[in-house]
Amino acid sequence: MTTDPTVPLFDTLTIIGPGLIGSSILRRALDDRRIARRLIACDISPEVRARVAELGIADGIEADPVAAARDADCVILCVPVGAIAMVAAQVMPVMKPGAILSEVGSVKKTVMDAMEPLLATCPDIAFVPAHPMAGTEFSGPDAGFATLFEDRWCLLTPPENTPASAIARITALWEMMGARVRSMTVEHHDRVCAIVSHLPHLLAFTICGTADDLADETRSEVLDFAASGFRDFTRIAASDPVMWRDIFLNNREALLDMLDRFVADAQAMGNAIRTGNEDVIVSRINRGRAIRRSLIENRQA
Ligand SMILES: NC(=O)c1ccc[n+]([C@@H]2O[C@H](COP(=O)([O-])OP(=O)(O)OC[C@H]3O[C@@H](n4cnc5c(N)ncnc54)[C@H](O)[C@@H]3O)[C@@H](O)[C@H]2O)c1
Ligand SMILES: O=C(O)C(=O)C[C@]1(C(=O)O)C=C[C@@H](O)C=C1
Repeated sequence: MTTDPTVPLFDTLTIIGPGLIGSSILRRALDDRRIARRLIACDISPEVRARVAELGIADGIEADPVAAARDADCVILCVPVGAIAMVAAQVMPVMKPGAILSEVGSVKKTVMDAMEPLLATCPDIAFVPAHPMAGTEFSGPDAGFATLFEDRWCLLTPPENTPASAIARITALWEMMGARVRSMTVEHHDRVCAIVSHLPHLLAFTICGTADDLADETRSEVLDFAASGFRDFTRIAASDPVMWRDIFLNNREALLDMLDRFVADAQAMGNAIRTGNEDVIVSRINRGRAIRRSLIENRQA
């Protein structure tokens, strides 16, 4: 995409849901005014709106999504997955022809299915779903930070008929956020995220629950002696319940498939331990070590 460096990518950028992800986008865009001349934040929660005002991370704050979206060149929905299509239905009819609607949800297929009838009625709005593969266990506007997306992937899942210019602008936006961008189908996205993000969270929530169920025997040990292995699980398990409820229920099929695979693999490891099969045990551990090494090397590259 050819851009005039003196003209911002968007005149008005609206973030609906300035929580962890939305406020991180706002913070980065505040630091780099080549992204947007005017930044609008909109949230359903009066406490979040008040906090965004105190933090000073938007030029304007709206309670009403319609007022927030009307003049925007780009609206990014940063609300939980279960609310994306509902908020899209509120804003799309008032958006300017040629404007771009994006969202950052962690699941894409059910959102796309719900969006299809809306898109058919608003052919002048380009829809470019995006998913930054970055986050923390914290939520809300205080949790965001401008460097969250640096050197992280952002996955785009644009519908087939999306204008190339809109995809190029959302790609440019995420590159200005510091991310690397890749496009893929919604189905592929949901399977990839099921294994690298959603299943690990399911395991973390579950292992903490399992340990807690054994409270009489282990509670003091969990609290007093948990070293970094268990603590790493508890960090992930501290994540937001509404966000993860929506992810699990919206990526049901791919997540259950990955869970079945995991259970089979865990049982194979269990059998190797039961039968004392050292080769299987060592080769599975080595595979894990190799994956960890390659992730670290890639991050350094
Ligand atoms: N947290 C992560 O690690 C992460 C990473 C990548 C993508 N995501 C996705 O990003 C989205 C936001 O996640 P987050 O962690 O920033 O959540 P968050 O809870 O920090 O922020 C969400 C905000 O949306 C607001 N909101 C909810 N419903 C709304 C509505 N109907 N209208 C207006 N505002 C509404 C909430 O009040 C809240 O301020 C989710 O779809 C999530 O799946 C999260
Ligand atoms: O780092 C974390 O705590 C996260 O949960 C971030 C994480 C992930 O699983 O990697 C969570 C959900 C997203 O959709 C993308 C990123």
